[in-house]
Amino acid sequence: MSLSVEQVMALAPVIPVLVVERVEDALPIAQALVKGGLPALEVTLRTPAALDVIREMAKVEGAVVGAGTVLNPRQLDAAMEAGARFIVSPGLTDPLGRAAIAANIPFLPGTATAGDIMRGMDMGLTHFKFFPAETSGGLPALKALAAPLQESRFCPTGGITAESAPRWLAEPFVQCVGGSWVVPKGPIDPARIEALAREAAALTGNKLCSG
Ligand SMILES: O=C[C@H](O)COP(=O)(O)O
Ligand SMILES: CC(=O)C(=O)O
Repeated sequence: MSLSVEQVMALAPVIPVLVVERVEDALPIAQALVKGGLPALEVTLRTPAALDVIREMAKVEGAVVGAGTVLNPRQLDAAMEAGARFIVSPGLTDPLGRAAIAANIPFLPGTATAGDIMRGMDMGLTHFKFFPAETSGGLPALKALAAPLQESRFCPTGGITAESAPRWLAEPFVQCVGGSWVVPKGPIDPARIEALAREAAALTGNKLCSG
């Protein structure tokens, strides 16, 4: 079943950003994340194994597997061929934006300025990644951008943690956040990943959170 970008962003408060080196790790990681309550999985095309990882993870019941670090239409096609159901990019280019729209696949391009978001709006996009979130000015910057660009909705990613996520999630223009913290670097520990996923899936916006 194909989903809209809103539906993908509504699946859970956190989209795990995954950098998977070994295809054999794909199933245990995806199973642990889905079991913990995080069905939307962003597999970054940063490793030679990434497309095969998408193919494997797509077999996991309940998983909605997308591709991240998609930089051009060629990678978009390869990711879709591997079974990606949504596409994430660190930035927005005209060729990639137009290709994603033509392919009718949920697309979350990275944006960090009003100009980026406005170019996306000109293409008809309404949902964006805010990337890299913390180093682009953090929540104060996104609040300032969202004020004049009221129709836009965001998935901030980059530097977000389990501790900081509730502050972002408390904002009406933030639909979910992305982050790599749920799958710690090093040997795969499914029980640990499931526990971190469960914690992330339970996150809600908390205006009282400081920091
Ligand atoms: O490039 C970074 C990814 O978008 C995730 O960022 P993170 O490791 O800071 O969560
Ligand atoms: C970081 C990012 O936006 C991506 O890898 O797609």
